[in-house]
Amino acid sequence: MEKLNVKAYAKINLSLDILGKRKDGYHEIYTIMQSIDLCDILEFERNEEIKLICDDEKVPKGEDNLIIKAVKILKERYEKEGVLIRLNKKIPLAAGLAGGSADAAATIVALNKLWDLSLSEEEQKEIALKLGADVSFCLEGGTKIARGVGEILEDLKTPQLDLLIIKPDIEVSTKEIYQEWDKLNIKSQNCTAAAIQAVNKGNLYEIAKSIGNDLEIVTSSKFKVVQKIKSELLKKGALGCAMTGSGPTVYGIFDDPKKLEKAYVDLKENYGFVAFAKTIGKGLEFYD
Ligand SMILES: C[C@@](CO)(OP(=O)(O)O)[C@H](O)COP(=O)(O)OP(=O)(O)OC[C@H]1O[C@@H](n2ccc(N)nc2=O)[C@H](O)[C@@H]1O
Ligand SMILES: Nc1ncnc2c1ncn2[C@@H]1O[C@H](COP(=O)(O)OP(=O)(O)O)[C@@H](O)[C@H]1O
Repeated sequence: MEKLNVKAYAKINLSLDILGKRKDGYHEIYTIMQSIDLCDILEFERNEEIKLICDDEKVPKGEDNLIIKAVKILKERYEKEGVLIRLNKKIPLAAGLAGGSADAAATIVALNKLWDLSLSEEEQKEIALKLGADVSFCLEGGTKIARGVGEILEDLKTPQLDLLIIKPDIEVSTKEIYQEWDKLNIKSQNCTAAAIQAVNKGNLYEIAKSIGNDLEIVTSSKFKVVQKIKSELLKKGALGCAMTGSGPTVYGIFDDPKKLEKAYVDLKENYGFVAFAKTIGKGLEFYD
């Protein structure tokens, strides 16, 4: 095998409870993670050197890129050659959509195939966790309850949701948002339990009512635009909306395609990134 093409899907958090700070500085979370059909496209090709080509100038091309970090871990551990990666970046950066984590997961699975590594699931998960808290989810994707720092995963049935995704023109540092959460000393809204029940029932209206995110109050107190987007989405007919991850991206759930279309048309000029999305049952997709 010389070349591999893979789609790496973004995620949203249908719920996110922060349960507390751990001794290692990370936070114990309880969340529903959900893959959506917005994706980066990666091509992996056998090569002597390690090289990443991406025409998005905001994407780091060197050691800071999670793709390069993943390649280096595997190359050093299994004494392999290099690889040429072409990245077509479509998932907005630093958005709470786990774009970098999805790329890292795609790299682990693609190199396992390209380099014939025969890695077990456990080995892949162990490498994923070294790269970031969200990477474990991105290896599998779909709909999952996540605990720990996000690496303890349990399957849920994927609900079919039609979404409008809106990211204002700001980028958010996940680390800073968690630090701010500690300073504010806020209590969790504990919305995950009800959200799990709603997802288990597959009831769109209950899901839309139960979504929520503890970090929203932190990010929206720094960036007022988050609340503005939420109220606009609700006015346009969203059944419910919430921020994903550390933000600043907000998603709205719609049951009426006409309202969804109108919301897109009315809001697309106002924010940096506005897109339709659907929930999907996988995190990665290989294709010819
Ligand atoms: C908030 C969430 C919700 O899914 O998503 P994003 O906003 O990143 O998409 C995640 O918890 C983000 O996961 P991820 O972005 O992979 O985190 P990492 O790169 O491992 O860590 C970035 C920083 O976030 C903090 N962090 C991350 C995860 C966690 N459970 N507790 C933490 O305190 C740590 O301070 C860490 O230095
Ligand atoms: N492959 C990658 N794609 C995007 N950003 C990356 C990647 N690798 C490293 N990064 C760095 O990680 C930061 C946040 O990553 P990203 O996954 O986009 O955010 P989030 O975790 O909020 O969804 C980016 O601003 C960028 O500097």
